[in-house]
Parts: sequence; structure tokens; C-alpha cells
Amino acid sequence: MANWADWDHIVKIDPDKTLVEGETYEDVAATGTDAIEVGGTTGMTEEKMKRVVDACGKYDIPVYIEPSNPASVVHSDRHDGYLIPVVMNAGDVTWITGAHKEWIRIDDAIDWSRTFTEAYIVMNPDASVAAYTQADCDLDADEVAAYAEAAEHLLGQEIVYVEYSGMLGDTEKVAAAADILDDATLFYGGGIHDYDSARTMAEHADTIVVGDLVHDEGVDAVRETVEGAQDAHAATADR
Ligand SMILES: CC(C)=CCC/C(C)=C/CC/C(C)=C/CC/C(C)=C/COP(=O)(O)OP(=O)(O)O
Ligand SMILES: O=P(O)(O)OC[C@@H](O)CO
Ligand SMILES: [Mg+2]
Repeated sequence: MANWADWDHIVKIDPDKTLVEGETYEDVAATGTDAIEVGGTTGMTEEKMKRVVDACGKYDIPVYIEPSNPASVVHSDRHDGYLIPVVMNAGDVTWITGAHKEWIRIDDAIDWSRTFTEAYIVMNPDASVAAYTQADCDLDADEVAAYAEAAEHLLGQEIVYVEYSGMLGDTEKVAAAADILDDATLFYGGGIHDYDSARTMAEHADTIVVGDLVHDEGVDAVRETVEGAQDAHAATADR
């Protein structure tokens, strides 16, 4: 049930941040994006997570919780499932299997039928997620490709996520991950802020993830990135 195989674009809502004044989650759902992920690294609580999931879950668009720690997982019928990160290049094993073990130990309501993993490769050393996971971000394109291949073929991951949160990534490294994958879906996130940056990254990635833009600029800017992703994928399909 790989819903994400058809997604060009995801909006990631950080429950610790607000929308632009006058905009609603309904407006976000109407941008043309294919899914909403709810998650962030810092300032996350169960209450903030629940508020956003309940608000986004009212519209006709898939909503997935992307927890950054076991305490931010909430259960509800309002959302479609859980995308659980596993950080391939984490320096602390907590973010590879440790937090997962703790979550499973303390949560007796896990619904495995709608729980999936994302194999993250964290690339921006200045992002909170890099500090949090003590990620080794000093990777050349070969190493990024090797992590992607390990994720797909050794660990059986269906989603590989090249994460440049907060900055636009190196297209050569994103392309290296894209080229090595057979069936896994490549998510790219980080610094997408307009039509061109969306289109460029979507020329390599299957799915682009737009985060800060929705909080900083709003839904009109997000809509442009949806168009960039769709146009990139339409052009690849014609080739
Ligand atoms: C096992 C469970 C339930 C949780 C652990 C899940 C793991 C391994 C989390 C590691 C961190 C991670 C990959 C979080 C995903 C969300 C994410 C990358 C948010 C963006 O982070 P930043 O942009 O750096 O943070 P802020 O925007 O909050 O500053
Ligand atoms: O906030 P931005 O830089 O758009 O990054 C999106 C996402 O990959 C963050 O987890
Ligand atoms: Mg961020």
C-alpha cells in the first residue's frame, strides 16, 4: 500500500510554528499538494501534534504523523498513518533503532497496518535535526548513493529521504541517490522556496517536501512549488 508512490509533493507542517496570518489548514490542503506530513524537531509536544493533526485531518488529503520522538506520537482516526524516521547517518544509535525500541516498549496502541519508515540521510550540518541526531553530514555523492542503496537493499526501506532541512541541497548528491534506487521512492526536502527550486529538485526526486515556506511565505508560494514538481515529473514522463 505505497500511497506515496504517486506523490509529487508533500507539505510538512511543523506544529511548533504558525501559519501565515489569515491562512488556514484548509488553504494548505487546497494548494494541490499530495499529502501533509506533521512533524518537526524542536519544541514538539503531544498536544501541539494533536491540534494540528485534528485540524488537517478534516480535508480530503492524506495526513501522516512524522514523529521526532516517541512522546510526539498521537493516535487518532483523523490521520492516515505514521512515517517513522530512521536516520542512516546518525552518530547516535538512538535515532537508528533506540527511540524505536523505546516507543514500542511504551506505546501499546501502535497500528502496524499504517506505520511505515523513512530512511533519512541528513545533509545540512546546521539544521536542528543534524545536531539532534549527531549526523555525519560530510558525505560526498558516492557516500550518499551508498547510504541510499544500503537503505533499499540491505534494510528493505521503501522511502529514502535526502534531508537538507533549511537549505537547498546539492543536486549532484540528490541525483546520485536517485540514480542508485530501483524501486524505493526518493523524497527530497530542504530550502524549496519557488517554482524553479521545486522543479530542479523534482527532476531528481520522486517527491519533494516543502516545510518552512508554508510557515514563512504561505500558500500562494507553496502552490508554485506544487506546479514546479508536477511540471518536472510531466517532462520526465514524456522522455
Ligand atoms: C521512534 C519514534 C517514534 C521517533 C524517533 C524518530 C527519529 C529517528 C527521529 C530523528 C529526527 C528526525 C529525522 C525527525 C523528523 C522531522 C524533521 C527532520 C524535522 C525537521 O527538522 P529541522 O528543520 O531540523 O527542525 P526545526 O524546524 O524544528 O528546527
Ligand atoms: O523546511 P524546509 O527547508 O522546506 O525542509 C523541508 C523538510 O525536509 C524538513 O524536514
Ligand atoms: Mg525546519
